[in-house]
Amino acid sequence: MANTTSEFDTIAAISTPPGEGAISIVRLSGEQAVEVACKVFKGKDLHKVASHTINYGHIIDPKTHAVVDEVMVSVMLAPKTYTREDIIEINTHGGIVATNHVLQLLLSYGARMAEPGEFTKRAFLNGRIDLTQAESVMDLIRAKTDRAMQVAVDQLDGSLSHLIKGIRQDILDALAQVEVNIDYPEYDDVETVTTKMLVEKATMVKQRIEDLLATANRGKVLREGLATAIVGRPNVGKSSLLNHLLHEDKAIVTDVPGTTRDVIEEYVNVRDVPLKLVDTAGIRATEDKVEKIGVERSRKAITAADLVLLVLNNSEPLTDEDNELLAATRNKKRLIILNKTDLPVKLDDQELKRQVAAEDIIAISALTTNGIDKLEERIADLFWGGIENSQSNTLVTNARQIGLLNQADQALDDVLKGINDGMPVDLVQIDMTRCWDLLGEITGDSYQDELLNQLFSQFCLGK
Ligand SMILES: Nc1nc2c(c(=O)[nH]1)N(C=O)[C@@H](CNc1ccc(C(=O)N[C@@H](CCC(=O)O)C(=O)O)cc1)CN2
Ligand SMILES: Nc1nc2c(ncn2[C@@H]2O[C@H](COP(=O)(O)OP(=O)(O)OP(=O)(O)O)[C@@H](O)[C@H]2O)c(=O)[nH]1
Ligand SMILES: [Mg+2]
Repeated sequence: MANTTSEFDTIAAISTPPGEGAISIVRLSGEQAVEVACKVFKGKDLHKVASHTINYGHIIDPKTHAVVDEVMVSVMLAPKTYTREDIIEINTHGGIVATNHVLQLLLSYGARMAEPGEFTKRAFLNGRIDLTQAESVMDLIRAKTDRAMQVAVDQLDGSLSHLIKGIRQDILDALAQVEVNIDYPEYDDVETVTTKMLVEKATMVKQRIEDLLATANRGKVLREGLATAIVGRPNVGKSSLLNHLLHEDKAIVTDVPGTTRDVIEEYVNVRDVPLKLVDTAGIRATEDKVEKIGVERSRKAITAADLVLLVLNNSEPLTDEDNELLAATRNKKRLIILNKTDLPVKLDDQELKRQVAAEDIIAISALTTNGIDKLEERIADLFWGGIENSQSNTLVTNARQIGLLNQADQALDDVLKGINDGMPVDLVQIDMTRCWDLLGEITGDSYQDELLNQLFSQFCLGK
């Protein structure tokens, strides 16, 4: 097939998930949308119906005159549409054969198959949304928790763009001020006044960029899950804890120490925090070859973890292995889980409190489920603490956006270093302008076709 697609083509795609459903939607967008639909639709004249109406009728194969399906057809005329072009949506009975037949007819009568994400790409190219909003459409579709969805919805609303645009305006103001100072010097020492102003502005802008970058880590966790390793010596109740957090019996629990031989990985949402839970083999010196491999993996799990749940047995005194684990996780974000609190206490909690802050110790019983609630609450606090109260809900979650923010941050380092090194103002201006450009790439105020193709190709077909 000749590759002569153009942004002026009228495009078509099935916009509902592949497979059988109650209703499927075949969508058309472009100048010829109404024209193409009319060729296969029998009912009211779609040229004459009011915009934003839905119309009953039938899809007819013009060659055979056979009825393909009974449908409802929405007519939405530019510019108040998803793409800002004329849009026709054909709602079919959700059968696979009929829906595909409708699409094939549209393709035979003047439409071309849409590329993945092409409807949303047009919404961007036609100025209805910017790049961060387009990216949030995809995040929205892929969101796995209520909270991840909330973040995407906020971004779809333009919250991030709004922040970026504000920062860009500040940079522009500073650059304009430089020009004014140079062209109309009010002071003897224009250079000093100008660099002082630049340092102030660059420092302020840098702070705002770094505030955004600080949200990136949480964003990453929202998408990938907080890597949470459950560690502890054999038989303390790690697998029992995992099963409780999962609300199902996933890991084998026995009274034989060394039951878990391999690392078990499971995803679960704890109070809207997506955890990637890793149950590990109990750590102890061992001669058993299989167990040894498991123990090695446990050490790796600690290294890779964002959060460590270190399980101790409250009904036994602290052992050397416990102390070793306490030391090994000292620099990690961790919670100490005192398990088996239903049994008589043998663990010296004064000794423990010398090593761990009291609020990081959580007493539970994996047998009676006592304290599991408190643990879940504490995990949620650790993660959401601070942002739920913060004035802005905006999280940067997207690798492309984070990369550009980092580059913009570095450009500001160059600005500040340049001034510090006594570089001429016009050279400093170049770095400041680069920062402005990089931020513009985030919102798509400046972009390259390559980027757009790469970005939208990750979308669902029909979106
Ligand atoms: N049937 C159907 N449902 C859908 C979509 C769709 O395209 N079709 N959407 C898409 O995937 C989403 C809705 N998103 C949309 C976003 C903007 C506009 C739109 O027409 N915006 C215009 C006018 C808004 C108005 O009337 O005030 C604009 O912004 O100018 C439409 C849908 C989800 N549900
Ligand atoms: N009394 C009491 N017993 C518990 C508690 N939690 C776990 N157990 C028991 O302790 C034993 C070991 O539990 P597991 O969850 O398999 O322990 P583990 O840490 O995964 O053990 P390994 O996989 O061998 O390292 C089982 O018999 C559990 O029923 C608790 O809170 N109280
Ligand atoms: Mg186990």
